[in-house]
Parts: sequence; structure tokens; C-alpha cells
Amino acid sequence: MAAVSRLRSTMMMRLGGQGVRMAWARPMGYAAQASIEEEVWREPSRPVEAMDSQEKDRGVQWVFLGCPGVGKGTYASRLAKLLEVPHIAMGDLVRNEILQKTSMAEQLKKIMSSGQLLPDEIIFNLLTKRLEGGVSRGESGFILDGFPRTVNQAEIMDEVANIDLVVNLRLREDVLVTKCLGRRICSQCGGNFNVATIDIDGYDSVPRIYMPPLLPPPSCAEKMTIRADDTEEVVRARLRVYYEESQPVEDFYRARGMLLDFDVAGGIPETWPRLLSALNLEDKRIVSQDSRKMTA
Ligand SMILES: Nc1ncnc2c1ncn2[C@@H]1O[C@H](COP(=O)(O)OP(=O)(O)O)[C@@H](O)[C@H]1O
Repeated sequence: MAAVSRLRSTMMMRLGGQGVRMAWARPMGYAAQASIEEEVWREPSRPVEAMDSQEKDRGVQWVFLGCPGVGKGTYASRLAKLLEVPHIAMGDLVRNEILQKTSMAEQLKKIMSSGQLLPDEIIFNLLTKRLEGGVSRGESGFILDGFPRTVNQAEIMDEVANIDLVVNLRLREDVLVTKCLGRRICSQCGGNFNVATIDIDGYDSVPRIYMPPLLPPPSCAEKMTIRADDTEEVVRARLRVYYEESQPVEDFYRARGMLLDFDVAGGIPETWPRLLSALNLEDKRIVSQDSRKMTA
């Protein structure tokens, strides 16, 4: 995945390489580059034709946008399974880093539990590390969830990777808050569940919204945990951050004709088939060969 190397090098250029010193991994398809310790960005010498054929064979490169609690993780992970690409959730990468008790774990925990965004340098480092690991395991394509979250992140991404489609999930704010507060995670298997019942009457042209709880199986029931940032105060702070920092990312992709707005109006049984249909996907097969090039 050549995009990974370009991400690493663009990040170093744009962020000034602050504190970044990494192995320059040999990107797939780059014939002439050695794997060396490199502090200075070098222009990769890759023929455009090679990039085109490489691009054709890869898996989809999609991005999921949407407020906290909208269901990005739920639908991005299902689609990733269907399309056989990795689901890369930025929040999970951050939480995993915190669990590793690395030197920056405490700092990350503090920022995250206040609902604020982490510095770009940290985010790009975690993402590049994850993508590089994927390349070495033979992964192709991705569905990103929780990245990009700022226009700066979107601009850097735009320089290094061809994003095929951006899915923007939307849901009313009161429902988002209820869903975040009802969210439970199994400490053993990592499964996501929700104890909230959403049942809101429709009015005017707004349809009724009904989402039954998504309860855990008995094996997980005793191991339910609540995310530290799923308190009402922090959820509201995260929503404010979303409106200020992340909503402009919707406009960034909308202006490029890449954004598919999708209103979540029910539970998984109703929403999943509607989403597949909006994406021109059916069961386990892509109906149209060109669906990954689709725009809204
Ligand atoms: N792209 C990003 N840029 C900066 N911070 C991020 C990013 N992605 C995740 N984070 C940090 O991780 C937290 C949790 O992210 P996530 O699990 O995606 O939450 P949400 O439920 O709000 O979508 C965010 O509130 C933020 O502190």
C-alpha cells in the first residue's frame, strides 16, 4: 500500500517531523527504495503507470464520518467484513495505545477523557503504524472510522491516498447522547452493546425513530464496561468538538463530490439493508464493479 509510505512522508513534511524518527518501510510497488532509517523526507521515485495498476487491484478505501454514537463503528465494521478490508477505528488505536501503558499513555488518557482531539502528530503516528502493520500482513484497502476528524487531517490524507467514498452517518443529537450513555463494551471480547431503548415519535416530515437495545450474550453480560468518555458531560463536549472541528470535514468531501449522506433512522435490522442499498451493495457481492468509485 503505497499510500502508507506517502502518509508517513507527508506527515513528516507537514508536521515538521517533530520527534518523528522512523524506519522508512519499503512500500509495495516501489522498486527502488531500500528500507532505511530516515529522518529526511525523500521524493519516492514511482512511475505513475505502476501506481495506476496497483490502485486498480486494491480493496476499497472508504472513510466513515459522523458524530459520536451515530454507529460508525457498527456499520464500518460490518462493511469491512463484507468487502474484506480492515476496519480501522482511530478511537480503538488510541485506546489500545493507552492500554499498552506507553510513555504517552497518561497524556492521551487525559485528553481523551476530556472529549478533546489529540494532536495530529500522535494521530498520524498511530495510523501510519497501523497501516504499515497491515501492509506487512498483506492487507489491501481500508474503512477508516474516526479519521480524518479535522480539515488538516483530511488535507494530509488527500495528498497521500485516493479515498473512493466518504459515508457520513447522521442522527438527531438527543438520540446520539442517549446512545452514547447506553453504550457498553465487553471487557473480554471487546464487543459493543447498547442498553438504551430509543423510541421517538415522528413529527412533521421527521419519521419515528425506534432502536431496540443491543443486549450482550450471557457470556459477555457480566463483563460490561462503560467508556470513560461516555459520561453526559464528556459526550456533550465531544459533540461540540465534532461540530467545530469535524463538520467542516463533511464540507471538504462534499465539495469534492465524495460524500454520501446517510440518515440512520432505526436499529441495525432496518438500517443495514438500507445502507447496503445506498452503497449499491448486495449480500456478499458488489452489484456494480464501479461501486467503489461511486459518489453521492
Ligand atoms: N482523528 C482523530 N484526531 C484526534 N483525536 C482523535 C481522532 N480519533 C480519535 N481521537 C481521540 O479519541 C477519542 C475517541 O474517539 P472515538 O472512539 O472515535 O469516539 P467517538 O465515539 O467520539 O466517535 C476522541 O474523542 C479523541 O480524543
